[in-house]
Amino acid sequence: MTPKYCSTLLDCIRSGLCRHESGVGIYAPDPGAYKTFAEIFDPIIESYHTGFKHTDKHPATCFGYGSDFPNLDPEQKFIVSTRVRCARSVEGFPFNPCLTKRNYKDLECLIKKPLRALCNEHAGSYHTLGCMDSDDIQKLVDAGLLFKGKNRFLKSANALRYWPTGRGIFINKTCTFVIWVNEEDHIRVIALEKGGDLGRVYERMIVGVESLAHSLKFSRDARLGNLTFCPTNLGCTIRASVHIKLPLLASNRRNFLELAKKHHLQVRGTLGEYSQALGGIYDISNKRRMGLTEYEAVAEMHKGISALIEAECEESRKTRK
Ligand SMILES: Nc1ncnc2c1ncn2[C@@H]1O[C@H](COP(=O)(O)OP(=O)(O)OP(=O)(O)O)[C@@H](O)[C@H]1O
Repeated sequence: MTPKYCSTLLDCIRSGLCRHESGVGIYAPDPGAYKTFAEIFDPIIESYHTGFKHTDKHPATCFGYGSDFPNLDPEQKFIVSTRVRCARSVEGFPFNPCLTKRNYKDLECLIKKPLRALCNEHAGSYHTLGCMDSDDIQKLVDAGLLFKGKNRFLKSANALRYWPTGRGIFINKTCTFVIWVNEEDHIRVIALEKGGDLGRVYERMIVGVESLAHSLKFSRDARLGNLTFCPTNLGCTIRASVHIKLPLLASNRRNFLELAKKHHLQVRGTLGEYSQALGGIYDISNKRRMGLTEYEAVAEMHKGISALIEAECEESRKTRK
């Protein structure tokens, strides 16, 4: 059992036991679980984050500058939209399966405070899920701005208890900056917009998360970096993704996935993991988040997406010959 919250191995593996189709199937019910159950977590972490060994240490936070990343698709031929998100847990609170109804409310209250200080392009409003109209919720979900809420993997991990208590969303005025409260993680900071300007989107996310860090203390481990509910999100917690159309490359699925793998990219369907690529639009993002800084994770994605676009152009040149 973990020392502070008395979580058991069953609390960690419940989702994988119920859902055999899970990608990973294990979650940390509280921050102590990664140490108490290191024997089961460490090999999964090493495999998912490609080679982050139990002797390795995650580097210090380094966001760098978004301006280092030029627009991936200036002619707007391939990329529909770009999104960068990171996750944070508030120190002193366990993760979903151990959170009480009171904890959810207290967390929401704590997180809401610094949101009022967000200004300029980040300024916006917070909406408690429980007070929102179901049509408004659906519109935000359909626009890819809000979590779906009925995720079967999170349900079987005991992560949806007391729903919608303490859950909510902050949205800026232009719908290009969003914060999710108490979904999978305590906090998800998300920046997104149409087109391929990764640098601008990343910069917006950095300003958002740094602003929250002025007033909230986040859970961090000396070896694992930022602590999250799911081990795939540990470390820098960054997922930088594009919604992209690569019709020629994707027509040979095996080659497409191999090339993505070579660049440490993850390919998802349009509506996220386990979904279909609607209209040939894929969600492609960096896969690794441990052993590399925030800046390095985004750089890896930038380089990989550039390579996929180049491969698509090469296929196009071949068909024209
Ligand atoms: N590049 C993108 N442009 C527009 N929307 C995106 C982009 N990437 C993801 N989304 C949308 O964001 C929402 C959440 O996606 P998804 O759940 O797959 O990823 P996530 O929020 O990063 O979390 P996790 O990795 O834990 O699943 C979905 O509606 C998805 O369509």
